[in-house]
Amino acid sequence: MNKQQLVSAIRNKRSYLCVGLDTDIEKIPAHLHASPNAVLEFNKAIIDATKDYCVSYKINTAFYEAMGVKGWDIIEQTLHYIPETHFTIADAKRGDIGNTSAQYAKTFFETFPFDAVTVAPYMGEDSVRPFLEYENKVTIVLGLTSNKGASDFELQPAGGEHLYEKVLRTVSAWGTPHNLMFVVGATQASALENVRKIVPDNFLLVPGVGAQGGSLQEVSQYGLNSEAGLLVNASRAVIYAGSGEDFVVKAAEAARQYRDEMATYLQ
Ligand SMILES: O=c1ccn([C@@H]2O[C@H](COP(=O)(O)O)[C@@H](O)[C@H]2O)c(=O)[nH]1
Repeated sequence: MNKQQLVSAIRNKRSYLCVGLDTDIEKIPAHLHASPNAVLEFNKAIIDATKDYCVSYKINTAFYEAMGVKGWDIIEQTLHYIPETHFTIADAKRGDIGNTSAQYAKTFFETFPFDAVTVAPYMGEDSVRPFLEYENKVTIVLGLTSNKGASDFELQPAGGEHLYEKVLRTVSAWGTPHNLMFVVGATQASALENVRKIVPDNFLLVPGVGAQGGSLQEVSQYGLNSEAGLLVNASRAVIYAGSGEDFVVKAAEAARQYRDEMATYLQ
């Protein structure tokens, strides 16, 4: 799915929810542990329960890489299980010297055919370019992250502006709103008005509502643009909304609540 199809999906579903599949074997309901592939079963059940309310799924690769070879297999099978109507994101936060980045891009755009991958901009243009060279794929660059450590570098002054502002301004010139999105944390909603001045047309992937306490209302107020322009991610607040046999019902309920609130902001 490309960005234009994502925009249509958001319009049709009245939702800009991305469900984060941060699946941790320690946190999935006990009854699933009888299955030989509990993590995959859990992911499939969550996808079935939430697909009507969201437009995107984000697989945070860390949770699967930690499982070794089996984790990569689960990434592949989960990715293939996600309906083609949904925008798929590998949250892998890659970026390295050019020839290495080219291999990362091949990993997440070809070997595992995600629609988008998250990339760290710290190593500069040649580390990001190999991702942008893929047609109809989207590179999502970290801008202003949701964590406390954002103040260590991203919010530090850099030539008359904050470092994150420099990143947004500089990186946005390397691509287009069609192939480039930015991560801005929901916990940074007060900066969103400013972010929108620098990148009015790029989609923003916004993690940090739910478990991290960010406000969907504030994010929507300052972040929405004429195409919606937002993908708001919720991982734990949706996938672990329930912890027993009713986890599917609870996850669906949590996703539906986000969708219902988003629909009011899209009026
Ligand atoms: O700034 C960032 C960048 C990425 N993330 C990721 O998003 C999800 C958030 O999970 P919740 O359970 O909804 O808090 C997770 O995969 C993070 O690694 C982020 O939180 N902030």
